[in-house]
Amino acid sequence: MKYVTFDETRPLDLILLGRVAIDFNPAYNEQVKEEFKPLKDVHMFEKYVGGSPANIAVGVTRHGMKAGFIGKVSDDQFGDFVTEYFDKAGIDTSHITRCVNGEKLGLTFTEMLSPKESSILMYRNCIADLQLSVDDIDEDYIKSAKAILISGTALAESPSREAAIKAVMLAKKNDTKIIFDIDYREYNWKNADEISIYYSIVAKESDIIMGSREEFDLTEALIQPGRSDEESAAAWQSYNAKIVVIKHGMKGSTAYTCDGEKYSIKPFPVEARKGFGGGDGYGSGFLYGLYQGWEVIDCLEFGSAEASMMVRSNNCSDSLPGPDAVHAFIKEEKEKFGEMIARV
Ligand SMILES: Nc1ncnc2c1ncn2[C@@H]1O[C@H](COP(=O)(O)OP(=O)(O)O)[C@@H](O)[C@H]1O
Ligand SMILES: O=C(O)C[C@@H](O)[C@H](O)C(=O)COP(=O)(O)O
Repeated sequence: MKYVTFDETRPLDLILLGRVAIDFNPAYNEQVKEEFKPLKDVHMFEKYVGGSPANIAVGVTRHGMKAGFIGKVSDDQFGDFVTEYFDKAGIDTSHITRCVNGEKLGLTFTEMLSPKESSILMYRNCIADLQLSVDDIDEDYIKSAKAILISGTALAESPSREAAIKAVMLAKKNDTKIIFDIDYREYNWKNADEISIYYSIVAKESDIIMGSREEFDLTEALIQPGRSDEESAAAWQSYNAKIVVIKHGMKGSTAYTCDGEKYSIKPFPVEARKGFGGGDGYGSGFLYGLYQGWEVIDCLEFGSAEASMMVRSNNCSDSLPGPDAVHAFIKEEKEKFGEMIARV
């Protein structure tokens, strides 16, 4: 059953709004292998385009979807690096602008301690992506896309906060579907109430909401703390949500649909290199399936497979697979572990 119908006449499949940044991951290649160790002991890093919405833009584009990005980058060579990477990937960069007051692109240093323990350290002072302003939001651009994905981190501060809300308002006006990836990054927020205020403003307008249990708890803190997954889904569906996806890390995830159904999936078992990156693979794969008109359970299986592929790898953006690789991975895993390996 189709819960969200996209306007097929629109040239862009998806616009993503939020941060594009740079990941520095411990080197792991033919020449240098930084084995699992604390970040302070890492000597060599590899540089990749990062930022969760940027990774999802890359992910969906590798699946053949046409994506555009609304964002702000630094006016320097790192700004060039991420924009050129997007251009090469085939992402529309016409609405990425450069900072004029010297703000810098975010840097994310990643720590890989063991297959089960990893973390990220963000350098985000004087940050470029949060300089996005209402003047950067163009109604015609939003109208040209089937959907817009708002990354919750864009709501952390002004002027980006107002820019994101303007984009949501214009999307609503023009029937551009709204996808909210709650995407909580602690470092960016100064006040817990603000998280709940701004997350809930966007969640109320969204057609699809994706987040972890912790992210839903933060969103609901000022409304009704302590909701169960079922209660959260029903509450957001009483506004505009058609699909609410709630993730529980290695325990699996569930999509709640507006007809009262729910569909659950578990991760595919893999030897992980890191924990982060899974969410971006999951989002890319799940959304691709939805645009193909697949059943929700198949979208979840595809997203979960792509997430498992991502946690195996040493980076996020470069490793995002195309659909053939994901199908091949699912086939291999099912041959090894059985048809129902990820399905609950
Ligand atoms: N060690 C792992 N092995 C396999 N899959 C994993 C592993 N860790 C995470 N995943 C997959 O990545 C998805 C997203 O991970 P999660 O931690 O919930 O979100 P995020 O990466 O956004 O913080 C999970 O739902 C799961 O499918
Ligand atoms: O999101 C960031 O700014 C950094 C990412 O590039 C990073 O590597 C990461 O954390 C991926 O996010 P996840 O898939 O939600 O774990």
